[in-house]
Amino acid sequence: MNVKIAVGTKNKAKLKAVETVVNRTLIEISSITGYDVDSGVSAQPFSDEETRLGAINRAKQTLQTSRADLAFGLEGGVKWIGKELYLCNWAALATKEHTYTAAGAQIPLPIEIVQSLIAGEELGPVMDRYTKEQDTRQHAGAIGVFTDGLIDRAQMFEPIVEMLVGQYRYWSKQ
Ligand SMILES: O=P(O)(O)OP(=O)(O)OP(=O)(O)OC[C@H]1O[C@@H](n2cnc3c(O)ncnc32)[C@H](O)[C@@H]1O
Ligand SMILES: [Mg+2]
Repeated sequence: MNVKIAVGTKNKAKLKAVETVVNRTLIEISSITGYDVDSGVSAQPFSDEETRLGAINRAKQTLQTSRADLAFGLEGGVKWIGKELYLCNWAALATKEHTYTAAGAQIPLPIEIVQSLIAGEELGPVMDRYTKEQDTRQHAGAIGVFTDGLIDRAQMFEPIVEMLVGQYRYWSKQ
């Protein structure tokens, strides 16, 4: 069977994470295509629930739009734990039969970033201003900046995508 794969984003870091993992873990891939879909949640999700829902919405919508066999949705957000605001990251994999979900990296954000987010800004542009670079969300991301470049945004999403493919492989065999 030739598996057609779709991803609900044009973000380079997210696409790279899916490409890397599916090429390593799935055989007979016929294509991997990125689609611009709506997450159905706010541009800057502010809880695990909202970020998870954004990932699920993206995956389901991408499955419909693309008619692929497997559709991925990856979503970045933030969440409060006490007085600290953490990055949170979710992804979903939709097939005709089921939608799998998984979450990954969480690190606290520094106060100046938190203040900009509370003021209603999105993390993407805030990180660009902080680093004086452009489009950090497509490369290092906040995770790369605040881990001193040890883990970029694509690498951060890879284990989350692995958890999706792993669940899909396990349950497909049952
Ligand atoms: O094109 P899409 O797929 O929407 O990719 P995105 O970079 O906008 O990513 P999300 O919508 O998943 O993330 C929600 C917001 O948080 C920002 N964001 C999330 N994680 C980030 C990170 O690690 N570094 C920089 N910005 C990040 C992102 O730019 C958005 O403003
Ligand atoms: Mg976005």
